Amino acid sequence: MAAITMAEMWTTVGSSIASFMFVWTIIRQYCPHEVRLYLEKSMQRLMSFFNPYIHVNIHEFTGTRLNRSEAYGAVEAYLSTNSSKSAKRLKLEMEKDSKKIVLTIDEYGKVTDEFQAAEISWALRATGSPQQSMGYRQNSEQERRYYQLTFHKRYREMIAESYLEHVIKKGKEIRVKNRQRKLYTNGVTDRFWVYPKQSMWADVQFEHPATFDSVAMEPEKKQEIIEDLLNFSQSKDFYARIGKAWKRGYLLYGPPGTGKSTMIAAMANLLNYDVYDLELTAVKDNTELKKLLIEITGKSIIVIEDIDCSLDLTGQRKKKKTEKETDDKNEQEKKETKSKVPNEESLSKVTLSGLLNFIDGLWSACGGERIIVFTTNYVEKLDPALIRRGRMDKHIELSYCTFEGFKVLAKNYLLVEAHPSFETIERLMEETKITPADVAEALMPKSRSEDAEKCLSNLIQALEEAKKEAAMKKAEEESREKEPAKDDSLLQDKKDTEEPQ
Ligand SMILES: Nc1ncnc2c1ncn2[C@@H]1O[C@H](COP(=O)(O)OP(=O)(O)OP(=O)(O)O)[C@@H](O)[C@H]1O
Repeated sequence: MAAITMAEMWTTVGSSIASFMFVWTIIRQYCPHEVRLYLEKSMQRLMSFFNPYIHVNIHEFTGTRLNRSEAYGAVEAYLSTNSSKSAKRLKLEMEKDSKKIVLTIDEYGKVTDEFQAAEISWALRATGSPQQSMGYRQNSEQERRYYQLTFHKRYREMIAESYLEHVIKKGKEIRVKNRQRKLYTNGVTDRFWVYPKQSMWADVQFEHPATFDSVAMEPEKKQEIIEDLLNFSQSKDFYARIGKAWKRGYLLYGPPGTGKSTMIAAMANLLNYDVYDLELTAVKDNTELKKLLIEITGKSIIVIEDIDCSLDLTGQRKKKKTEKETDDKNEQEKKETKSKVPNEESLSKVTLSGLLNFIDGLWSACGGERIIVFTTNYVEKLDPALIRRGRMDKHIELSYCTFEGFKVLAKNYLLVEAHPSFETIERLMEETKITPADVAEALMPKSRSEDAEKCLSNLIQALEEAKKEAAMKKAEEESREKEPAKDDSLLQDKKDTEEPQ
């Protein structure tokens, strides 16, 4: 028997396909609808018999949802880690302001993966009709991207039961690790299509460089806070077991310039959380506050700075203010508060009960792990209900700079860990109060020629001046205290002389 040549074989295959297509066209044109459907289904079954591969599609957008599918994002992150090794069609992406380059598979690119000895292939595809224009492809409204997972049907169970879960879990982990953290703030939107106008979150990249290493504080106290934070972030199961929402409140209090804002940045950097800086005076009412709360994602720190000045939450503040106006002793305090008190025309109707609901009402449990931080310069002004344990679980006092705190700053600012002038500085710090902000300012070189020596002498000078100022203030206060007594004795003398004998 003569051997069949390659050319003859291809000719036979080609003419068989042509005959099949001809018969199929006749069937489609002349057969009744029911017969055609039956034949099409049979064809599909026949094809799947010969094609043992199964496809799973993960669409970028599903149904009417405007948000990107979470599964799609997780797959994208998962594939970004191994696509650069096996894919031939890659795309380079760089997040805005981020220095990190990410390589992912491009449309129609393919990448293979291995899991429990099974070979799995992934492809990025697009549905709909991309518009063609001058030879360039443009994204059209109808075009929707999706990842297609292909595997042999014998792995069906393994893929459904473990592989997909593995991909989503790993992808989410990678997203958390790579994500650029954000700093959100609320303000009344200027988008014309949002009516009525309401407070909404706007965000920028969070880039504050503070860490716990840069916070001036006694080492033991610092370590306690770090451990508390880390313990919280790893306690998902514990919170679930005791039936409590996974959140923790911190109250940071102390005079201005003692590092409350710096501490918040250090907390966010330690835990890799986003920061939501909530401006209460820009929130119309309790309902709007709830809406803002719902939009806050997990792994976040919600900050309300200067809580004593944000709203009339104490119910006593107005009274206190009028008292203060006649009180010369509190002149300085008044000046500081005045700059932070919201203008009297503020239309916010957020109440104390609205805020308490925000902290630990039913809605506060949505969205996963979160930390709420209040800061204040005057802790005694706050309503006890607002800061009771359980609501504000940890109260942290940030106070004037100690010698231990100074050593942290000297190491960070001047790279100096020991110096003959440290003894003088320690003595002066025991005798007078100075904020870490003032120490930091003194240690900051003002010109290239200022070395560590000069900066330390600047600090000694600042401490001596602070000491002198405190002594003068004390003397003034003492003389003021004596004055009324002097007035009283003068009055008594006058009375005595006027009284009839
Ligand atoms: N404990 C600290 N450790 C390191 N730096 C500090 C500390 N406290 C203050 N500073 C320095 O002083 C600056 C101001 O501090 P920060 O804004 O954190 O103080 P604050 O307590 O939040 O003040 P305010 O109550 O006025 O908001 C910071 O930029 C930082 O350089």
